Amino acid sequence: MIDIRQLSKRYNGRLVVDDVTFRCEPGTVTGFLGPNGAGKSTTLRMVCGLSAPTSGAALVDGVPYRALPDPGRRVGVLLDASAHHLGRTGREILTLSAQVLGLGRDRVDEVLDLVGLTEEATRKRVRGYSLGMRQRLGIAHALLGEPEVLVLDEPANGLDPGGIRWMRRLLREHADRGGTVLLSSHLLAEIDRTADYLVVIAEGRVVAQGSRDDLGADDLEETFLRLTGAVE
Ligand SMILES: Nc1ncnc2c1ncn2[C@@H]1O[C@H](COP(=O)(O)OP(=O)(O)OP(=O)(O)O)[C@@H](O)[C@H]1O
Repeated sequence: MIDIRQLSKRYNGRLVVDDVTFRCEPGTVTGFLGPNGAGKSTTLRMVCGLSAPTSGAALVDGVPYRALPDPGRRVGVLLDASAHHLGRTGREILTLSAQVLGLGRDRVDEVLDLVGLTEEATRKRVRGYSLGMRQRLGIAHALLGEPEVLVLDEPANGLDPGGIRWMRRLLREHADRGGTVLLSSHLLAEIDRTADYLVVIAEGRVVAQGSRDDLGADDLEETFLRLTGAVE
């Protein structure tokens, strides 16, 4: 469970996340939607302990990420698929992380299989990966410790339609097993098909949240543009 309470972040005097409150329940996929620069990544970084809130709190299972006893096994994080060391192979990256988490090599093979990276691909340096391959590696990395909570920033970025469908199923199955999923996107169609619960943010503030039905989102694009002020 993720509990975000009156969360704010100020950079250089400017509020980029402004009094954001929402919860992500186990068994659900929460879609965090907003236009470029709305504050999605900043919020997710605070959930994962990478950035300190100016005020308010982002709690995972009741405590801030940094206070979790075994965070790598509790929360799977994908924030920037291009952040991995470019000179290492996909397999090396996962093996190192598996060691840190105290997991066996078998788990590395399992997640590689799960995300559909071929043996040949896993032996290539990440520098030579396509964006879609980097994204799959990032998802493998997030899944490594079999975490209950997944926090994913734009996970569909760079995936082809087959990849997007695969990821949607993966997240759905994770939630159906009782997991908690929070994913951000500006790909409306993707969120529309994946999420049970939607949180819409614009200029740092939550402008709407609820189920698709609650938001009256028959035409999510229209609703999104209206809520985020992109059209009158
Ligand atoms: N480290 C930082 N220092 C100063 N300003 C920042 C910093 N990180 C983010 N910002 C600003 O905060 C605002 C929100 O950025 P953020 O990356 O959270 O938005 P986003 O909703 O994830 O956007 P996108 O969809 O484009 O990724 C932007 O105006 C951005 O320029």
